[in-house]
Amino acid sequence: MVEEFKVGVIGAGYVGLVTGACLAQIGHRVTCVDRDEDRVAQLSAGRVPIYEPGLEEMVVRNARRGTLFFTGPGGLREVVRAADVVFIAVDTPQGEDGSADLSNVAAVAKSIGSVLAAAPREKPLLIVNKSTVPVGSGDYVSMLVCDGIDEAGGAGEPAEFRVVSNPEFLREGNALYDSLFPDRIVLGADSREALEAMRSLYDPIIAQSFPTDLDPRPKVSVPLVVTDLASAEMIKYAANAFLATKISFINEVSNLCELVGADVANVAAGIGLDERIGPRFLGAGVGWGGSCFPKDVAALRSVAREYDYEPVLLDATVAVNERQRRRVISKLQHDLHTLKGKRIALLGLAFKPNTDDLREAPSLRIAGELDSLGARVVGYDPVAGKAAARLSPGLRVVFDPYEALAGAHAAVVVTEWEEVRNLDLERAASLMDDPGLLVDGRNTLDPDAVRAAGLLYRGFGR
Ligand SMILES: NC(=O)C1=CN([C@@H]2O[C@H](COP(=O)(O)OP(=O)(O)OC[C@H]3O[C@@H](n4cnc5c(N)ncnc54)[C@H](O)[C@@H]3O)[C@@H](O)[C@H]2O)C=CC1
Ligand SMILES: O=C(O)[C@H]1O[C@H](OP(=O)(O)OP(=O)(O)OC[C@H]2O[C@@H](n3ccc(=O)[nH]c3=O)[C@H](O)[C@@H]2O)[C@H](O)[C@@H](O)[C@@H]1O
Repeated sequence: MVEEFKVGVIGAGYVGLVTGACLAQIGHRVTCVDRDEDRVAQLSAGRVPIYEPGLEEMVVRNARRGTLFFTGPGGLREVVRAADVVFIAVDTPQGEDGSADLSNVAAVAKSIGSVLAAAPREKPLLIVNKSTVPVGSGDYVSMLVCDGIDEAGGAGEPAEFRVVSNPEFLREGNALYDSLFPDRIVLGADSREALEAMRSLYDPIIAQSFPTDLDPRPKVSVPLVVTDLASAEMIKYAANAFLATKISFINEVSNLCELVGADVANVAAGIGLDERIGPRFLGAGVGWGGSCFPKDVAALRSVAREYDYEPVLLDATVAVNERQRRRVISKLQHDLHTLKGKRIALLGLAFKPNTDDLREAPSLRIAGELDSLGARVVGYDPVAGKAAARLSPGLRVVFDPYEALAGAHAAVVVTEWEEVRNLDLERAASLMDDPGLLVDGRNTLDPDAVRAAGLLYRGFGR
């Protein structure tokens, strides 16, 4: 029998919603609080305002069975008062100097403090930081909760709460799977009782015993990494920085492959079979984007600068990534020469498939550069099209890939959506200027098939 926890999740964005829905799914009673009233109204009506496969169904199912609730900022007091555990899952965007902007986390911590001041508790409240925050933020949250208690006239008793770091490793597009079948759960805290309580909260996931209609790849049990606060916070940044570096590494190798006449896909397969390297995140192309790699690598570089440490490897990781975007332009210029007046189709606009997220999407940078060079840029995305049109004024968005290709001098595969991978190449060739140029920014198409259809193929490092 699962011990039921009363859980509050502050921030019903990507991570907050997925966390809330999964905790409800494994048997807890969860209320998500968000300051955005529109978002709360939509969620209360059973509509999930982000595109994440399976999430809406899980939210609706748990809301119907009375284990998942939503409320606006006015509900925060009641949620915190009633909760055993409160997750902080608000956004921590990149500040102007690259560092993580902790103002949302700080505001939530203070509000929690003011609730603690007003209502004495039988058991300490667990305050769990799920937002990605720099090392030291756990202590910062403790300090702000105490400030909140003080300011509201409470005693400032530290015994009223415990802070835990529980970084999130989900990938957009695979979020439910990653949360219910994680590679590991990381918990950082200075309190044994807090860690024990968190272990009980996650027990159904650790033991892989919960109801699910997902197609699982069950693990015998999920490893738990229990550590101090600072290490847990560092694990999150190190994981994202490592993955970004792995991609930049293969992109560097792919550029060398082009020079020496090797095929990066074969090289990646050849090195990836070494268990110490592993085959994933060795996909060369236009590089990494999204809401997290860019901001988290920037935040880690900013921490390094704070300590007067030059993070040469992280600097290079970013430089290589920026160069990959520009390589798209060079490849187009190599075959088309001037891009002024040329029609270029961008296939896939979201920062990766299965998401509508356009944050730091390579497509937007590429569209902007092409526009500034005088090209006419047409973009297609199965999900993110409308939002992309709003973000990129020089980009004309259409909702059919073949409409994007009609009359195009070149097409660039920016995001490897299924709709893009399964393009009818003959039809594409018949619609494009003759011979159409296809720049495969994700090395996702079969070069021979593209050439057989009558198109000119240019991949990355192949
Ligand atoms: N999106 C992702 O794939 C992942 C994100 N993360 C981290 O999780 C954190 C959250 O990220 P996302 O969910 O993507 O952000 P998001 O922008 O999708 O959602 C954040 C939500 O918090 C709400 N919010 C902000 N301040 C608030 C306040 N004071 N009170 C109540 N609600 C408030 C916003 O209205 C928004 O709905 C970030 O630190 C991010 O780095 C970690 C792993 C994966
Ligand atoms: O902290 C976060 O928010 C999350 O960031 C990433 O997840 P996500 O940004 O959703 O996307 P990924 O699947 O990691 O892809 C990131 C970028 O790398 C690119 N990528 C990925 C793999 C690859 O081989 N090559 C490559 O260019 C993708 O196209 C995408 O632009 C991490 O994978 C998650 O573990 C982490 O929780």
